[in-house]
Amino acid sequence: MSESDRIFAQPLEHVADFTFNEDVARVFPDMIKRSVPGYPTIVENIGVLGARFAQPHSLIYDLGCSLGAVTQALRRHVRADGCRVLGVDNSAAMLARCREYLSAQDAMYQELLPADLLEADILRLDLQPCSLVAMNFTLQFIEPGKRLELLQRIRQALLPGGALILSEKLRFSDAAEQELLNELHLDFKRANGYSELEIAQKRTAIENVMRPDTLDEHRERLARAGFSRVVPWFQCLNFASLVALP
Ligand SMILES: Nc1ncnc2c1ncn2[C@@H]1O[C@H](C[S@+](CC[C@H]([NH3+])C(=O)[O-])CC(=O)[O-])[C@@H](O)[C@H]1O
Ligand SMILES: O=C(O)C(=O)Cc1ccccc1
Repeated sequence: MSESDRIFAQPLEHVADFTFNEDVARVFPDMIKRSVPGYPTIVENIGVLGARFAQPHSLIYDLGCSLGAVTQALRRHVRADGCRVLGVDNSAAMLARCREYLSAQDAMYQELLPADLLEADILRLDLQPCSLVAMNFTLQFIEPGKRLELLQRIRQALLPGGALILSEKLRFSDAAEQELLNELHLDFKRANGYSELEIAQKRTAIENVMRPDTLDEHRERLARAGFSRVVPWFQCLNFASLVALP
């Protein structure tokens, strides 16, 4: 259905900053599976975890939904009455394809939760009361100075019994730990068929765009945003997912 990722396979004279454009949208399922260790497990289990926190007759957000992988998992797993998933992304190219994937899912399954898509900047979104917010590898692309305020607004919108599920690439303050997990992540990419050139050019493209935090930085920021508890539920190499409770 989707093509394989060859975006950085040829030597580029100038490696531009990474953007979620049409070329990326076309290969995204292949790119993210081969680049993010644990991605399929995380996506499927956001559906399973989400089912516990989703409250009847409430809204569920998938912020930075890309092609809607998390939206799809939530639609299949959440059983609470009257819930609706709203996938939000600011990439028109991603959303156009996301819409096609959701139609295909509608044709395959019955009893799916309804889902809508919104093209918007999540920093300008007027968040409505909701029981679940999923941010699967999206916060790391938000300007660091704007992350706290976004989390505060999410915390304010969350209903009692709800949750934020936050997945991120992690950075490590211990130099040896950072070095080892980074090398192991590069081994993961090599094992998935990426060349040294592809790895190097992708790194140049994302280093100004994607800025990971440490687990302690996440914990502190989530606490400042008003979350009462943060529970890491998954880590594979330097990629982790947390549940934050209001
Ligand atoms: N300010 C913003 N407003 C809205 N969307 C944004 C913004 N900044 C970035 N995005 C969007 O966030 C997504 C990040 S990818 C998420 C994967 C998905 N969650 C998945 O589970 O497959 C992560 C990755 O590629 O590593 C892209 O689609 C951006 O357009
Ligand atoms: O951390 C990396 O090196 C990545 O490649 C992560 C990633 C995956 C998909 C799109 C952008 C970044």
